[in-house]
Amino acid sequence: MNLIPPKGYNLRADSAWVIFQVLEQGVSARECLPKVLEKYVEPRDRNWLNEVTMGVFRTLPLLQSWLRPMLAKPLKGDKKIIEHLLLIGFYQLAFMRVSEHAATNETVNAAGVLKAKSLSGLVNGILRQFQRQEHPPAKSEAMKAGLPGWIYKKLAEAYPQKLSSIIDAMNAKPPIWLRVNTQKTTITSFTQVLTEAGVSFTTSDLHPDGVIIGKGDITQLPGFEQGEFTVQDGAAQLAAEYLSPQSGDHILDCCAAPGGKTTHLYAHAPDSSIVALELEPARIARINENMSRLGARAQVVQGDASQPHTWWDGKYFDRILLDAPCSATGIIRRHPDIRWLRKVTDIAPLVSLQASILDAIWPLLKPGGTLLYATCSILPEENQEQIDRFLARTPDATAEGVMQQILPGEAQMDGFYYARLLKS
Ligand SMILES: C[S@@+](CC[C@H](N)C(=O)[O-])C[C@H]1O[C@@H](n2cnc3c(N)ncnc32)[C@H](O)[C@@H]1O
Repeated sequence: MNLIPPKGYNLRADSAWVIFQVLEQGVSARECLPKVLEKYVEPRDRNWLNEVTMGVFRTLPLLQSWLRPMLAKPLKGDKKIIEHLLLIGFYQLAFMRVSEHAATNETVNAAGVLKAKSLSGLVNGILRQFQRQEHPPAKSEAMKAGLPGWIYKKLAEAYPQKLSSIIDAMNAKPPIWLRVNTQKTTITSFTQVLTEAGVSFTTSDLHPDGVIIGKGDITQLPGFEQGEFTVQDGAAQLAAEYLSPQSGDHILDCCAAPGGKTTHLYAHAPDSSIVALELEPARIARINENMSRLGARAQVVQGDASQPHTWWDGKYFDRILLDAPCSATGIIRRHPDIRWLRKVTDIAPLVSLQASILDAIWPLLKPGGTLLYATCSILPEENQEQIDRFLARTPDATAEGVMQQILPGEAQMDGFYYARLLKS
């Protein structure tokens, strides 16, 4: 995997490189975008780079439908990046307030930065032709939604009545949710500090530790360095409310990285003992970083949740959080590239992985204990259908209180699913 970004400072070349990484190499924008963002100091440049790149992911099928008839034949191999550059050109011309002159000339220059000077003439010709001609509307509902056909179809089947509001929310800019770290401050004093700093915010009755702020750089907010808050969507904040850890509990957080929920569980019950399990060694460092910034403690263990015999010490748990690996279809509004990274063939293996983790960790729960199953998915097969099957094959499991599918945009939250299960 070549994760070396283009040399120099050309926003369009950098954006094309990110789009190439996502679409051709299967690398997430979360992994490769920071590598180009870090080149730029000006917030304006960073925002622009982010906006144009995410905009292309949100409108990709429409942009591609415009480009396809204009190319005599598709570009192949490394040259494919020039197709992505052209999509960036189209996106600026069709959806952004960039002058036609700048959009065209700067995009043509970017071809040189991408070591494809020989294709500058092609880029120039296509962008000028694009400016002259009509841009046909989307040919299908999936294209209009900016989604691959398979995601659109699954959502249309699962939520026929709510489809358009789900799609609107998936394509809207998400709010910035913060979670106040009650280890270090209180919601009252944190919101007071925000008011004094002139930062506008709202709070929510559903989220005792949550604050939504308007736009802004969170690293500049008072209390950031001191770990008085963390960024966490409102839907994810419900995990600690629903699991409700108590003093003295022995708790397993069995898919823990980067530790967003581990640190929240700790803040709720600092006198508990938490085991934070994570499969990927590379992601373990993220749990430790988050815990040290927020002042949380847990025993961090590297291991596979579906193979407890390889890591479990035999001490039963009072509460288990299973924040399962999933399609992440609920958080597409925050990570628009997910819609292109995920493939329809990923879903069945994910569903069976979730089932095998559920079956493997259920025996680790004490009788009377609670397991909270969570995903950031909105596909019923990973959520309600998964839990229905688990309840049917597990005689000592009952659903208790929470069975909730949150859809993107509901109460300003990401799409999420929760089921609370009690062991008799
Ligand atoms: C949805 S994320 C967890 C997010 C985390 N709970 C938080 O709130 O910050 C799922 C995590 O599960 C990990 N994972 C995937 N399969 C696993 C397995 N078999 N055992 C343990 N962890 C696993 C992934 O590497 C990923 O870090």
